[in-house]
Amino acid sequence: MLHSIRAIVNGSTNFILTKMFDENLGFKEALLLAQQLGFAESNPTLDVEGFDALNKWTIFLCHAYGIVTTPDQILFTGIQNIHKSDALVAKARGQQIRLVAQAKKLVDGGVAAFVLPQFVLADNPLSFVKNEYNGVVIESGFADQQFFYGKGAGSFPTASAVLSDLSALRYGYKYEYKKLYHHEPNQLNDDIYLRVYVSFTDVKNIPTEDFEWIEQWHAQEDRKYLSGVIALKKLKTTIWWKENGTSLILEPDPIIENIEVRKLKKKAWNWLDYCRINLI
Ligand SMILES: NC(=O)C1=CN([C@@H]2O[C@H](COP(=O)(O)OP(=O)(O)OC[C@H]3O[C@@H](n4cnc5c(N)ncnc54)[C@H](OP(=O)(O)O)[C@@H]3O)[C@@H](O)[C@H]2O)C=CC1
Ligand SMILES: N[C@@H](CC=O)C(=O)O
Repeated sequence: MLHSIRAIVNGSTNFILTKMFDENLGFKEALLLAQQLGFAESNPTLDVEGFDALNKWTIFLCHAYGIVTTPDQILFTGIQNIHKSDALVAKARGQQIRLVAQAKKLVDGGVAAFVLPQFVLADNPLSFVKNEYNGVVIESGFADQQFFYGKGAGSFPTASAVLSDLSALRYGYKYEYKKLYHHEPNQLNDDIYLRVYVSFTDVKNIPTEDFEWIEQWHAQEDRKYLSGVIALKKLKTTIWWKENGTSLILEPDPIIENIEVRKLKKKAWNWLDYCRINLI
């Protein structure tokens, strides 16, 4: 019944992205502010590089789909490589950049899950989530879309969560993971392809052969970028997309389940384009 969950689960990274894009602060300045306000962990790389969101996502996966997994099984990165030029691209497209944790039930079975920066459209509820706030969008069979929103970091919300845990203990409340006992347990499924945007300074750092296809190239500016389709498994087994200042951001509707159908469509479009250019 639960088709998908998409969420912003780290307040510090969301705060930094908001300050960078809405107030033009530099990354370091925004991080310092997040630390001063008590949002960031003592070791802020846990927030910035996506570890905190990843750890939270493994707990979500257990609640949402009854999947017991470990963080090393899930594709992730943080916002450490997001560049000012990426923000400009987002602005030009009328979109925002968010660190989004997501899980989606696939047609062929299993659940795809990952934590990556993503371009979000203006009508996506996650684009309204600013500063240290968190948000979760759930899509399910009959209830359609539901959106949960609230503060994700800061002394008062954290203290309130701790107090509510203590009172839950006092009253003998217990967490239940009912979906763990489902007769056909869900499994993680990495057999999908992702639409990604990659920005970089030198094309020699980008193994273009790793892509199924590339849809767009922008090579004029100092910082170049491309949009293309790549296997999730390829991203899991390589690190070029996290190195040399390369920034990878998911496109708004990133998951492609059936690559063969898409490839055929792509070929058909290329052929039509060829006819248009050469015959008309
Ligand atoms: N800040 C936030 O917005 C949120 C924080 N959290 C979580 O809440 C927890 C606390 O966060 P936060 O207050 O920001 O963290 P801080 O790093 O500011 O504070 C941690 C506190 O724990 C104490 N401490 C650390 N280790 C021990 C130990 N072994 N025994 C006794 N005391 C210890 C530290 O003492 P000392 O200073 O002496 O080292 C310090 O006072 C963390 O796990 C964090 O992930 C969760 C949600 C939001
Ligand atoms: N550092 C975390 C706070 C607690 O989980 C965050 O920024 O969201």
